[in-house]
Amino acid sequence: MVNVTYPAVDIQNLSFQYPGNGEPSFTHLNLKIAKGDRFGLFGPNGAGKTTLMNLMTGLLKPSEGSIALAGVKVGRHKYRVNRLFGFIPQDFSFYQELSPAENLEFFGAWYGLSRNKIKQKTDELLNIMGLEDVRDKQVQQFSGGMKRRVNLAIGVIHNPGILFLDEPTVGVDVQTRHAIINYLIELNKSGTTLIYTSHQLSEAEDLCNQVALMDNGQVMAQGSLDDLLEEHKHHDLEELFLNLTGKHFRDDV
Ligand SMILES: Nc1ncnc2c1ncn2[C@@H]1O[C@H](COP(=O)(O)OP(=O)(O)OP(=O)(O)O)[C@@H](O)[C@H]1O
Repeated sequence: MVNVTYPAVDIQNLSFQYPGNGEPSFTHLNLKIAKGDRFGLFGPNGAGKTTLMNLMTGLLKPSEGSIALAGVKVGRHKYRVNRLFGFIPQDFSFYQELSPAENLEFFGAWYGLSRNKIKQKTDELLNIMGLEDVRDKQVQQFSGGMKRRVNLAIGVIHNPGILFLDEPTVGVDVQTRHAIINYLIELNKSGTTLIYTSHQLSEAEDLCNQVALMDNGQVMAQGSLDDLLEEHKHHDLEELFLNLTGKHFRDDV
């Protein structure tokens, strides 16, 4: 029997346009992300990072082309695909009036985990995220950093093989940023592929083994950090980023 290893993400000939929006967000985009990668998607405001993540997780539907996660087509096998990945969106995606423990119980059940498994994962994740002392308090009372950690715990409760994170460290203090990055590195060591967006180019060095720089719905450069800097003859990612994407502001109007 042939043992085929599929990429974690395989995007082929992807085109997408928001209804009523003149410019297409993507035209014939191809992108492969290998299993086991810590893949960072970087780009200026409006580059298309969130849109691409929403397409990869099936929240948006491509107008052309296909996306497969671990060989399974997104949009065609919803039940199978939804259990393959976890998604930590930019906006908080939990119930503010529930506690962290209740939120984890709810989402664990949604993923079809047994009662015992939910209890075990809840204890483990609240411990890792430093939320044990507030496990029964309403999340709406929490600071932004604590809410980010609740969001992260929910996204990984079912041990996903692929984890999508849209700006997971936005608006957090140094301690929470470190806790999140260290946890993600450990998760990756245990086999989870990470696909992550950020504006914080410094995080590429801390977290990513592969980087893609996006602008205007296109991947301008992709590779390991060292290879990219070497290939484009730049000293750091910020310099390369400005060189590839320009210095003008990208305010949406
Ligand atoms: N719901 C929507 N309807 C119409 N256009 C949209 C919608 N969401 C995003 N866009 C447009 O699509 C383009 C890509 O936006 P997107 O949010 O994917 O970029 P981004 O790289 O994630 O930016 P940021 O870093 O600011 O979050 C932008 O021009 C944006 O205005």
